[in-house]
Amino acid sequence: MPPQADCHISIEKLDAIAAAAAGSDDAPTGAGRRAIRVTFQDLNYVVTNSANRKAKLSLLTGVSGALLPGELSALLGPSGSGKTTLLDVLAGRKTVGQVQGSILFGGRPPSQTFLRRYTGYVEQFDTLLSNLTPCEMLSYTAAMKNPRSESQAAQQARVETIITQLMLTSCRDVIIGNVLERGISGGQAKRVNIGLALVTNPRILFLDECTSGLDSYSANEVMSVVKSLVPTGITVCTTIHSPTPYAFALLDRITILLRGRVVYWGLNGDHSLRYFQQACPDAVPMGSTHSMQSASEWIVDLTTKADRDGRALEFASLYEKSSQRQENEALLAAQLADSGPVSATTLAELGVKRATATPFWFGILQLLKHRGLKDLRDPAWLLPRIMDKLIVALLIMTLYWGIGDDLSSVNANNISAVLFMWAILPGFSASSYVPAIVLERGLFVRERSDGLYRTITYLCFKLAEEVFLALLISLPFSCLVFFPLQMQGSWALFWAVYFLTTIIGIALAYFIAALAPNMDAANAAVPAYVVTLLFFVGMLIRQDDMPSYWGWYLYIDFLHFAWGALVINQYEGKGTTVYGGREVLEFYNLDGRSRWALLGYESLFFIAFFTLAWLALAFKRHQKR
Ligand SMILES: Nc1ncnc2c1ncn2[C@@H]1O[C@H](COP(=O)(O)OP(=O)(O)OP(=O)(O)O)[C@@H](O)[C@H]1O
Repeated sequence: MPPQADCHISIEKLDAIAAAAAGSDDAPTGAGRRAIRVTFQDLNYVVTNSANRKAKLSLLTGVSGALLPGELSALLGPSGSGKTTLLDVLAGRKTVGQVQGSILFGGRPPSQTFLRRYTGYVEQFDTLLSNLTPCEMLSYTAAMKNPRSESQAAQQARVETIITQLMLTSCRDVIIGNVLERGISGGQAKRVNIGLALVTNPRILFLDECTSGLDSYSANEVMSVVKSLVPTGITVCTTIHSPTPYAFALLDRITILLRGRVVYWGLNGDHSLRYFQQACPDAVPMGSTHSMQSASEWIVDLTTKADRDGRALEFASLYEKSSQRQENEALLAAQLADSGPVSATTLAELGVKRATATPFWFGILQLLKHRGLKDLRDPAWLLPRIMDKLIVALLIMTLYWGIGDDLSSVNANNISAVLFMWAILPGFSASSYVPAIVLERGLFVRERSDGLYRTITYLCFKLAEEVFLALLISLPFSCLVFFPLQMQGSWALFWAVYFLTTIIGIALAYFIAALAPNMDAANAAVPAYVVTLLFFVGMLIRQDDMPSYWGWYLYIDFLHFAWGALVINQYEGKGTTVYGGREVLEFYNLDGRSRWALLGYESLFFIAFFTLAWLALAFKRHQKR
């Protein structure tokens, strides 16, 4: 049984609400909250044609309309008609191309900061954290998006209200899951996404294909929930590809697009049906293909067929000349001429200066609390970071047991080899940190666009949790190797080299992951780069034996400084019967150098890779839209 149409509001009642809204840009709505009105006129959007980079392509042409308070607005049209494009343009989410025309929120042009802070955007594809529950995901987003002045109790109360409002009570504490680990259903995931957009009480909610991929029952549930938001003072606009008859009946005002042009904008229901029946008298009558055909199906079929038959321009021109268009022009002109009073709250929101509500340090603390602690308890996160290092530490311990105090020339090769392995292995294990960035790319882009945090906050959080774990595991693992092998010199330096090389590897992996187009490319690039570093460590070929044209590479090889510091630590000040530690250091061109200075030099690589990772995350756009 489909969900009860308990949120149906009659067209007449909505007309009354819209009429009341027309006098003010801050129209009061059912729940006493003020909804905002969005008007757009003569929108054109042009991009470089991806099939022919020399040509321009117009994706929207002369699009006008409005999203009115108290109404559920929808953008309809066949695939490729420009629905998502128009939604993105209205929400200010286009990163490429040129937009022309006027878009006004509450009668004023909105800033990017306002759009990030006070509008909600629900993407077509879910961007959720699989190891959190819906309640945890909502609480985390609420903590990140709402001002610090708001109490935790108030935030939690809002989360609970959203859970009830979005009918998520039954899955409140179920893990979200992913393709490998079963969690909540697709319809529930879609509603969690809507909830994320709602936690900050947005003034406008944009939804892209919020029913795609759902069975009709779940699609109807989602649409009921969306409809129920309208009376709470949120201006709602959704794109919808093929609405079920029930979902179609919930829409108040629809815009139908064909090839980026409007072929209808107006009230839904009888009004839209009458328009198409009058505009297209030669169309196959409704119900003639099958007796159960609904009005929505008939309109969708009619416009899709027109698109397929190459009649998009003809339909757009019919609308241009129609009385419907004239009425719409008058409606828009009246609204633009009399934008009415704007409340102080709306004015303050429109003038907002920061896209994020929380400061840098508070954002990091919240990320660590809501996501970091969860990761540290998640075996799927922990094991790939620990097991490879543990296995290698045990192997080194058992294979090289007790060789560290034999400083004879016969043993020099073994010692420099084990130090070589100890220095390079943390660099090699850097690949295991690639998924942390690549798999989360969609989530990161969405959360940054939503104003949850800035790039630097996200990067510092990701590094902080990795560095914390690296610190925890490097201490026992370095003991497992240093003492059983009876290595010489300082344990602190032995550990510090391992720890530092691990975190340089993490920053390197983050940089490459942020640049690489996908996981395969990043996974191939990290070891390929690290292999080039091995040749210049100074052990496989001595520094003195390197051709001069390759000598420079050694200075940008952090593993060279790691290994050099370890060799000096082992041999400095030691004498042997055959030759002294000094001769070993001379052999490797390390005599007279300070192990701590080499360590300090190596630490500069962390700063360099951190900066590169930050720049790549901030400026490399993988998702052009
Ligand atoms: N740079 C580009 N070069 C060529 N075509 C482009 C470019 N950018 C977008 N398009 C095309 O513009 C059209 C509009 O895309 P949009 O995503 O808005 O359609 P849509 O109506 O939302 O479709 P769907 O229902 O399938 O999501 C599509 O045909 C898309 O392929």
